[in-house]
Amino acid sequence: MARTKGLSRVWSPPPHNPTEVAREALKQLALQKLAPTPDNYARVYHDILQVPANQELKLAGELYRSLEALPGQTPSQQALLTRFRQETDKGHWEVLPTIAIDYVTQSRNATSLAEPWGALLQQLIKQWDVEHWDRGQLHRRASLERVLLAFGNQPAELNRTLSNLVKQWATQSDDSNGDDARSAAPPPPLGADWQLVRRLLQLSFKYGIEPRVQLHPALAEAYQVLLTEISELGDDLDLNNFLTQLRNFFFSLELHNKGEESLAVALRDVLSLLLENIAEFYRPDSYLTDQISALQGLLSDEPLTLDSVGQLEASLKEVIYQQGILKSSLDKAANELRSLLDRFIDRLSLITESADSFQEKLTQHRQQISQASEMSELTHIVAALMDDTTGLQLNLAESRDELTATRSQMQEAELRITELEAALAAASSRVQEDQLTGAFNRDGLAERLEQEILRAERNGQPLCLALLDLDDFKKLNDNYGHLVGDEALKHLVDTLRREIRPADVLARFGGEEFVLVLPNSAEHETLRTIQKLQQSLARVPLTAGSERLVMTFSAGVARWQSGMLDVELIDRADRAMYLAKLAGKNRVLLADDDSPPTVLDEVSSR
Ligand SMILES: Nc1nc2c(ncn2[C@@H]2O[C@H](COP(=O)(O)OP(=O)(O)OP(=O)(O)O)[C@@H](O)[C@H]2O)c(=O)[nH]1
Repeated sequence: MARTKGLSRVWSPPPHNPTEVAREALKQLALQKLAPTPDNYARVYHDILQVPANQELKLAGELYRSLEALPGQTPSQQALLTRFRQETDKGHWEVLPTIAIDYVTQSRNATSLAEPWGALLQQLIKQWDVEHWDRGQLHRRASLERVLLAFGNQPAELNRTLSNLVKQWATQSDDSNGDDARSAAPPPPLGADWQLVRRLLQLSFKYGIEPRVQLHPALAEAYQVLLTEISELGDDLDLNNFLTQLRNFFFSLELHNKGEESLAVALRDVLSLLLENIAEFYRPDSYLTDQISALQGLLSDEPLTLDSVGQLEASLKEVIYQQGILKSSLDKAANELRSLLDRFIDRLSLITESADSFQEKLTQHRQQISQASEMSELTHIVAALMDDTTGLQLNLAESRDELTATRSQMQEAELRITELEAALAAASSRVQEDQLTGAFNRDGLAERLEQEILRAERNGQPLCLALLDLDDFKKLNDNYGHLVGDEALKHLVDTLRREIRPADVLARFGGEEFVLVLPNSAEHETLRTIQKLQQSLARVPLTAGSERLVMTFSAGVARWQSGMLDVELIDRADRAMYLAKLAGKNRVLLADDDSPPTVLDEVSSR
């Protein structure tokens, strides 16, 4: 864990509270004088947790592999696997244990029954009517009720236990009852696919439950017990015990979460209030306004989870941290400038004073010269005149040097301020960046698109928007894995960025969908640009191991018209893109200006 550059840290246990970790991470960034980029932040964050930064990705990959290897025998199991995958894609780890448990339960229920139900029920009725059986019907009823109560909603287990019970009735065992029936035959061992299911359970526990119990010692202890039990589960009996304990555990967890949810809602209200007030009292400042609108965007995302509150806190801290750096640097620069100017003014008045007194002295010397009768008198006057002149020259030279120094210091201070402002602008845009690809996120897009629409409204220049969607991306994910899928998204953004103009705005709209805003670009020019982008993407395949994967995308282009809302513009491009997909993919379609975008000009990129 020695990745803290240049600092030897005394080992101390890592903090558990995510807020503490975030706070410590920001402190370390400042101490190590590292720019607060997402990468640096993630690295320091994981250093503090003493977990390698890429471990989460590695485990996620393992989870996928386990998932793919699982047999999806019944339609309902397959449906569960699909849901499992979707939730994993969305990062909803907290629901994974429940899905994994449902899968396990269904898997057990799907295993073959000890006896066909028909035959078993026939046996049961037959034994029920046997009269010479010494314990009588009351006893049989009690045994049957116990079995039904215990296994009523677990068909496979019910079948096996009933079958044992009926066998015991048949052999007229003295003290046969439900419990004996269970122990009469050894429970079947868990099947071969159990190793996979166990791994799946462990991983979903790690992601789904562990982060939610860290702040609750009692729950964390119960969680550890359950985690240990997973690796010790050997047969159906263990599994049933485990599932009962797990249900109780989920119940307690749910209670805690209810409390946390209301806390989170209260916290959100307080934060909203705080942000509104900061926005009202602070002087207009584009950095701060950007940050505040980004934070307000995060706040309005429903539902608010503890994770998102943590994220909010971290973003707010970055704002405060950056604001602090800028403020103290600006204060320092302003003080330096102030004292430079003070010295300059002092010097100026000194020059003026010495020039004034020099003039007076010159007049005096002129009078003395006109009245002098002897050479020796004149010699004195000339000596005095020279002294005065030298004094003035010295003063002037000093002033010139000082002025030159002042000017270069002022230039340095100006440069520093410009650099700081640029760093701040970069930090501001990071809040509006998609973490994976570095393109703008939806917040960033909303702000830029609004600006471009206002600009187009003002100057009457054309404005076009294109919606791009990678083709067959699911297949790529399925064939090469999610991590290669992520690389493909980054590759697309890098390729597009190389081609577009600095004024064009590229944003990730969601999943594998991207929006390109092209100011001062008419429809046909935009279509040509998009086709050029398609050709560039085809020319530079993505390298995945030894394979080179050619990617394509479909796109819809819409032109903004006066009075059109941003959502309408996106919607038109989206519908044109959808039709481009229907028309065979890898092409770009233009939404018609005057009618709904069902009538389209097609410009095939092939
Ligand atoms: N690797 C990766 N996959 C993602 C990400 N976001 C969404 N996906 C996946 O993108 C895929 C999108 O699939 P679909 O909507 O069916 O689209 P498609 O396969 O490209 O099909 P067409 O659009 O019709 O060509 C899903 O499998 C998602 O899991 C991401 O950030 N990374």
